[in-house]
Amino acid sequence: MIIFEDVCKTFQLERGKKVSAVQCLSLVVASGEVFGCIGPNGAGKSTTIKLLLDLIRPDSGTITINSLPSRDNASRARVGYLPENPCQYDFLTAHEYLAYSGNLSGLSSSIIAERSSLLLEKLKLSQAANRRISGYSKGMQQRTAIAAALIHNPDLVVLDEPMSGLDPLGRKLIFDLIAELKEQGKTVFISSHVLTDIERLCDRVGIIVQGRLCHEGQVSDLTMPLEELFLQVVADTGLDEVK
Ligand SMILES: Nc1ncnc2c1ncn2[C@@H]1O[C@H](COP(=O)(O)OP(=O)(O)OP(=O)(O)O)[C@@H](O)[C@H]1O
Repeated sequence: MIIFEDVCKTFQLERGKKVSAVQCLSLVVASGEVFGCIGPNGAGKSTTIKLLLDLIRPDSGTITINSLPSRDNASRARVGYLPENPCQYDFLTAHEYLAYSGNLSGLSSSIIAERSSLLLEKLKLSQAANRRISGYSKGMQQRTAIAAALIHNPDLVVLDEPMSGLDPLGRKLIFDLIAELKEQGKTVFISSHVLTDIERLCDRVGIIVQGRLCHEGQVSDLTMPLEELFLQVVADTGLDEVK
């Protein structure tokens, strides 16, 4: 379970200016739930994820993962993370990169071999697995980053824009993979602009606008398409300047 309690984060900009990226965020994501975090560009989705993973610290408020404070390294041992802009050691092959990622999680060589061939197969990377990542297409790099996030079979999977750079075939692969994580009872926190995928995959959705959680609810309770609700919520805030 993830709990955000009254979390705020402000970034200091040049000449004394500030941006309130996350404002008084309180949110609970239950274990086994697939939660979709959506919002306009610059709304605070990636900042929320970075706070959850302790990549940045809040100014105030607390965040816990399975009852452990997110500041505690142990809280992230069973977490898989796909950053918005994955940065991989691209002189490695996908095979080597997954072995490296698995080693960081303390996996044995035999588990790494087993998990990496399973993921490479699922993500249609088996044939390219011994080529350097630097020669991969954008979609292949994205799929490699997703494989690395899942190498240790995490219980909580945090995906920041998982469909970024993927063609329809790649999108379907990732869609099916997330659906499988859901069936396995994993907790999944996804940020995405692909609202049709969010609507089909997620149990619950939160809409963030300019750092505030402006709407939260079960997808099964939606009375209109998610895209329509999204546009309405953003218009209601009056903060609809395109960033
Ligand atoms: N390191 C930083 N320094 C200064 N401002 C930042 C920093 N990181 C984020 N911001 C600002 O915080 C706000 C929220 O950014 P964030 O990246 O969380 O938005 P987002 O919802 O993920 O956007 P997108 O959908 O475009 O990826 C934006 O105004 C952004 O410019």
